[in-house]
Amino acid sequence: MTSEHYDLVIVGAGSGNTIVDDRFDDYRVALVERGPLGGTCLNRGCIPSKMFILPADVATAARRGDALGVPATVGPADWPAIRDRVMGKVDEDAAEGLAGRREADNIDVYQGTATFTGPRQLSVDVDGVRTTITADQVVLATGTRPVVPDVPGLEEAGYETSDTIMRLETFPARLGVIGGGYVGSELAHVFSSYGADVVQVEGSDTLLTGQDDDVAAHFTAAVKERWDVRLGTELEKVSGGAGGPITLHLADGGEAEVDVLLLATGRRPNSDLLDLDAAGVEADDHGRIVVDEHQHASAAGVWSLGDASSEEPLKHVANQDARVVQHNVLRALRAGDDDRSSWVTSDHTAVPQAVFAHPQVGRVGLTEAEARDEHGDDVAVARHDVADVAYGWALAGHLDGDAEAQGFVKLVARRSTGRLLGAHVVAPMASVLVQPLVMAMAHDLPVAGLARSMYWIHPALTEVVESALLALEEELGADG
Ligand SMILES: Cc1cc2nc3c(=O)[nH]c(=O)nc-3n(C[C@H](O)[C@H](O)[C@H](O)COP(=O)(O)OP(=O)(O)OC[C@H]3O[C@@H](n4cnc5c(N)ncnc54)[C@H](O)[C@@H]3O)c2cc1C
Ligand SMILES: NC(=O)c1ccc[n+]([C@@H]2O[C@H](COP(=O)([O-])OP(=O)(O)OC[C@H]3O[C@@H](n4cnc5c(N)ncnc54)[C@H](O)[C@@H]3O)[C@@H](O)[C@H]2O)c1
Repeated sequence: MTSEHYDLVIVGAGSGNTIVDDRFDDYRVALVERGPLGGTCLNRGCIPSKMFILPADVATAARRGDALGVPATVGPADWPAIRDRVMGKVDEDAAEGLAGRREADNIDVYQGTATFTGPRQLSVDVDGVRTTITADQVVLATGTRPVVPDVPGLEEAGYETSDTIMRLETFPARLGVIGGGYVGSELAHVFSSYGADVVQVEGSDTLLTGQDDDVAAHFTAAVKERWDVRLGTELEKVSGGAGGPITLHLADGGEAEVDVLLLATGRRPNSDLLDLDAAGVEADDHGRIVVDEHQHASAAGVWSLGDASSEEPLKHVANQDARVVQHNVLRALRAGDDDRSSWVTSDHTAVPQAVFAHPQVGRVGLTEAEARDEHGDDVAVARHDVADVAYGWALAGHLDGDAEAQGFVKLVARRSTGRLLGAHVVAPMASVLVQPLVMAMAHDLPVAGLARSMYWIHPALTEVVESALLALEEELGADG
């Protein structure tokens, strides 16, 4: 057993790995990571999933070619080629990241799991050698991991999570997906587009339950045309499997036989691995580390960021938190913990999100139901359909059945302030189309005059955002 003291220890080298730049050159830093560098986003999250989704989008578009007069034959997808391209790229990036950190004179990398043994004191085991690490400042950037529900037969049958499915050796002819959130819906889109028969099971009455009701209903109806969706029921039991077909037994009496089973039933914080009590660090009932507006945790010299502490487990939030922690930790290293005057605060207003499936969904702010709960009658809603702008004609026509061609922009505003409360987009590249609305909310811009304050390129699809804003302005004006 050895002991080392550092100026800074960072536990978790996902977004935590972005903190140390050349401003830390004069400080001794320990980086503790139990998996590959880059964390969830790089190795098994945003980046590989979106790299798998792009070919899925190409296949989905090609299948619609017939309706536009360009018949195309699609698939089956070359799974090994796609998998190796995607995972080869992320593995290379993670390895380069590790090599770069190992080369730095002021950084020691520990590839193991850190656990608190006291305030600002952690223990980590690497290849049987235990090191006690103490530090002036401790950053907890430990993220989340998939939840595995307690279902009889699951362990015996075998299952995948988003951590493992991207490395499957053999492409499944039939895939079972449990969970209708982001992970389940995006990966169902991938496997269905590549040619698998997908059955998706969700306990609620729609997929994407956290989204605006109109969005969730539109999305659910659309994907039901493409794969088997079982709603309002849960996985009760699993039989078979371990190499052979797996039978899913559902609470409503339904059954399905699949070759591979994906669990996409949510994620839980990794804080249970840290023994937070030993360091006096508080977590909430969900296991999220409690932080103040500076991303400072409840114990002196301890900080947290990203999925470990956030109610919005998204990479752009983790990146923003990491920039705040980086600034504040540097100040704390220079001036001590007590002088908070130069610390910056996190801003979690107008956090956007997107679901990268078909149809694609973009969102910022409150749903209509959330807005009405919070503001009662002081809410105005307007909507404009993709099919009713010029670019929509290019998308629609023969494609009337396509979920993106039938998409829309729905805006929710507060009547008394004339400001947006939320924006919801279902359309091609909805994740991009939503950005001007994110800007409007982030800068607290009034809806009145917003559409006419700039040019919108004709006949680009952004005209659907312009038209929705004009409709909302009229709706707000109708009262005022
Ligand atoms: C399939 C999937 C797709 C996603 N797609 C998107 C997307 O399109 N857009 C988006 O914004 N977000 C997406 N996300 C969410 C995004 O990946 C996370 O919000 C982001 O990775 C959080 O970053 P983080 O640094 O907080 O945590 P992580 O990236 O999870 O990093 C935490 C790190 O800490 C390590 N660790 C944990 N405990 C310990 C310990 N005790 N000792 C040592 N190391 C430890 C872990 O091994 C991990 O590497 C996706 C997630 C998944 C699963
Ligand atoms: N595009 C993106 O930004 C993106 C993509 C993927 C993941 N993520 C992040 O990852 C997080 C986790 O995603 P997720 O999809 O795993 O979780 P989620 O919480 O979004 O969805 C899980 C779903 O599974 C259902 N469920 C749970 N247990 C069930 C059971 N036994 N039977 C049937 N249904 C069950 C729940 O009702 C819920 O709808 C998200 O909150 C998001 O922040 C983001």
